[in-house]
Amino acid sequence: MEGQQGINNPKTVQALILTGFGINCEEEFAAAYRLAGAEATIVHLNEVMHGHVSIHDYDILNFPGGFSFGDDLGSGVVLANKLRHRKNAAGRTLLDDIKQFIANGKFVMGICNGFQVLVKLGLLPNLSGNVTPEVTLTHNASGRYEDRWVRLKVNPKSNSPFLKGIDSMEVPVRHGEGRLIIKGEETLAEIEARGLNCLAYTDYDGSPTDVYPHNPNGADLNCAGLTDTTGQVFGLMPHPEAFLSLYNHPDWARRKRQNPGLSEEGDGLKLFRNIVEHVHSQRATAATQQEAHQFSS
Ligand SMILES: NC(=O)CC[C@H](N)C(=O)O
Repeated sequence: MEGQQGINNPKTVQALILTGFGINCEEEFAAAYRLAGAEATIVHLNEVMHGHVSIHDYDILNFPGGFSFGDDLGSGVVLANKLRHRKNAAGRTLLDDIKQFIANGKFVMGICNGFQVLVKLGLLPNLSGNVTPEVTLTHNASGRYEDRWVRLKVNPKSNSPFLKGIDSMEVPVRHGEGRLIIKGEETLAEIEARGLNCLAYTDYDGSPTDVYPHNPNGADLNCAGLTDTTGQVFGLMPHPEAFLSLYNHPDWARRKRQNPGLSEEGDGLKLFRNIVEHVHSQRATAATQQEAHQFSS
């Protein structure tokens, strides 16, 4: 599999993309990072679980979409349990490593089935900091698998570097279990107050809506994506990695005719550019600080 040989240029931002067990969107995810200037490595989960690949060699850990374990027991549930309970030879679970990874200031992204995994694991929204599930994703209100384009609005309260400078975007959804349920007034109020409900489904005018099909699943708060309280962990039901080029959009020809100067980048690419640029600037700041420290000592 491409990229499995490991890191070629450690100076480049490194994205690790997990696959296996029915995940099926890893190539698009890798393409997104490569277009954004990062190096993307696709690795089977077993390689990481068995300790042959360390997530700590990477800057961004990514859980792609698909049908892990055939959606048995609910989408993302089996994989989340594996991450929480399966110990490697050193007696550590992958969740132990992921917690350390986040504490080290690194980033985690989950798309669709990947988002479901992060929610079932409790990494999103993780209000308590204890990584226990606080919300859930379940069957769409329509009772059907939804495969359509939607419009999203970014919550201006969100502090996540993934969403910096983005106001709205169009992206496709394809899922059966995308309905976010937030139980308990307090949990809901805290998510809203902290802007963790970072993306909302909107109508054509850009107003958040619960009206089907603009809102494809009936999610609470019309919510399409969440971050944790640090903004380092981000997940969403729609697929930004499926809109990297204007030509991915079903209406591209008419739009290009009406506006020949239209950018040929898809809306989804900005997310990946954002996080890659953020890691670059973090590194530059760290290098300057180190230089200043060396100079003064
Ligand atoms: N595209 C996906 O990742 C789908 C996620 C999940 N299998 C669902 O149907 O809800």
